[in-house]
Parts: sequence; C-alpha cells; structure tokens
Amino acid sequence: MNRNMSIIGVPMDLGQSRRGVDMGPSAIRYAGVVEKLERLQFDVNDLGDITINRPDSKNDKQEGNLRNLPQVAEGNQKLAEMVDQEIEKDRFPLVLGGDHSIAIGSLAGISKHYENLGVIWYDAHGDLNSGETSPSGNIHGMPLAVSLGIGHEKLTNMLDYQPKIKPENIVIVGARSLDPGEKDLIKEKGIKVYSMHEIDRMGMTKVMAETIDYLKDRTDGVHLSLDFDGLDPSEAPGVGTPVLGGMTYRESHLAMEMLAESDILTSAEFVEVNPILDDKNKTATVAVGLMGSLFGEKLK
Ligand SMILES: NC(=[NH2+])NCCC[C@H](N)C(=O)O
Ligand SMILES: [Mn+2]
Ligand SMILES: [Mn+2]
Repeated sequence: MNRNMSIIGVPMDLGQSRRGVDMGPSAIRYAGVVEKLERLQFDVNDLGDITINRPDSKNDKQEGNLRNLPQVAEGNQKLAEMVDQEIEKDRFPLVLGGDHSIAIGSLAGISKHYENLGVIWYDAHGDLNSGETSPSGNIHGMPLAVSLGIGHEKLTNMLDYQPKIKPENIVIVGARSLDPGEKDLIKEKGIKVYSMHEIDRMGMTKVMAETIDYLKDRTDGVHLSLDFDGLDPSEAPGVGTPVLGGMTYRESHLAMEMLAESDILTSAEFVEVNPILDDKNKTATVAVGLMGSLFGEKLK
C-alpha cells in the first residue's frame, strides 16, 4: 500500500436533514486518527477541512427533489479537485465525512485515475436513489447512483466525465434497507450485493474473500466507502439513519483486516459519524480502531 497518505476532512451535513454530522471529521481526529496512522509508519499529511458553504436556511426540497443541491454540488466539486491533486502527487486519499453525499466528490476525483475503479460500499443502504426514486430528497441516499451516471447532471457530470464507476465493479456489503427504486436498479444493473442475509449465512470471512477475489481480477484500483450505519447501531450509535441488525464490531474488524492483507485498496472514506448522536465519541473511536485494522495493525 502507498505509505504516503493525505487526510481530507469534509464537514458536510447538507446531504441529509440531521445536524451534527459536519462535526464527524473533528470527532475522528479527536479519537486519534493521525497518531494511529503515524504509529503504523504512514507519512500523514492532514490537509484539514474543506469549507462547506451553507444555504441561508436549509433548502427545502427543490430542483427535482434534491435538498441543498447547489451547496452539495459545490462542496463535492472542491473535494473532487483536492482528491484528484493528491492522487496526482501519488498520495493515498483518506476522506473523513461528513454525510455520504461526499462520495460523489471522492469518486469523481479518484476514478479519473483508473480505467476500472472498484468500489466496496460498506453500508446498511444502497445509496442508489435519484431525485425520482428518493423517499427523502436527501442526497446522501444517492451517491452510488450518481457515480453510475444516474441523477442530476450537476452531480453526475462532476469533473466533466461520466459515468465514474461501472456497475460490475461495485460490491455492496451489509445492505438491509433498500428502497423500491434501489432494488430495481440493483436488478437492472446486476450490482453485486452481500446483504445481511448472506453475511449471516456465509459468514464475513467468505463474504470478504469473495469480494476481494472478485474485485482483484477485474479492477485496477479499489475504493472503500464505509458508512458507519453499516455497523450495528449498538456498536456505532453515532449515525443519522441507524438500521437494526447490522455488522458487528468484530465482523467489521475482520473485514478491514482481510482488506489489509489483500493489499487492493487505493483510497478510502469513512462517513456518517455524527458526534451529537453518539455516545461519548464511541463511533469515532470505533472508526479509528477500524482504520488501524485496515491500515495494517496486527496483534502479532
Ligand atoms: N448514506 C446514508 N446514510 N443514506 C441513507 C439513505 C436512506 C434512504 N434510502 C434515502 O434515500 O433517503
Ligand atoms: Mn447508510
Ligand atoms: Mn451510505
């Protein structure tokens, strides 16, 4: 793995309706992410937080059922440019959110550099909605669709190319809450999904082994997009859209350790940590623990 790492904080909370997720990057830094990575022998450059401009008041749904579209697009444009520059400098981008709408910018900046970028979407949700299918109008429920070129063109055409990702290069892990339009899209595009059902039946070891084998053969880079609501809310309570019955702390560490061993990752993002909804910074602490496993921490 590339030992030169750039951390980019994205205090974005406009892709959903609950306050506090903009403080995610601070909470993760407070839990010791830089110290952890330096202990693991990474050369860490923390670039601080991107400035997210706020609307006068949180926009109600407008422009095709997309809440805060101009501000979300603008913030993601900045993130896309920054991620692009860091990869240009041959540094591993580690993006800290913020709500999951920021995957729009991450993927726009990253995928430019790959013919076949693979994406592991570790999440309770598919985030495959568009303005037409979204029950909420929240853009954090849309980034994976946007990366496929589906959605408002202010989002899909970021950095002037699309689509960012091919459907066959995506693996969703941990899904347990999918809207009807998302299910249709998964069928139509043949997207690979390991839902909680498969994780229960096969176990995380097999799920991750298959995921890694599958992506290894077909991709030239792999991005991990980890939404903390993928974990069970009892272990990651600080999230805005919790869903019961999620992946455990142990399963998540195992998944991260298997990814570390496989050495396929070329970028990562950790999103949806909301300190206001958290219990004594537990979720941010879990985040830093998982990053330890992902970036090579071992007991022996
Ligand atoms: N990144 C997330 N937490 N997404 C939750 C999305 C929830 C729901 N599917 C929606 O589109 O509104
Ligand atoms: Mn989610
Ligand atoms: Mn998500």
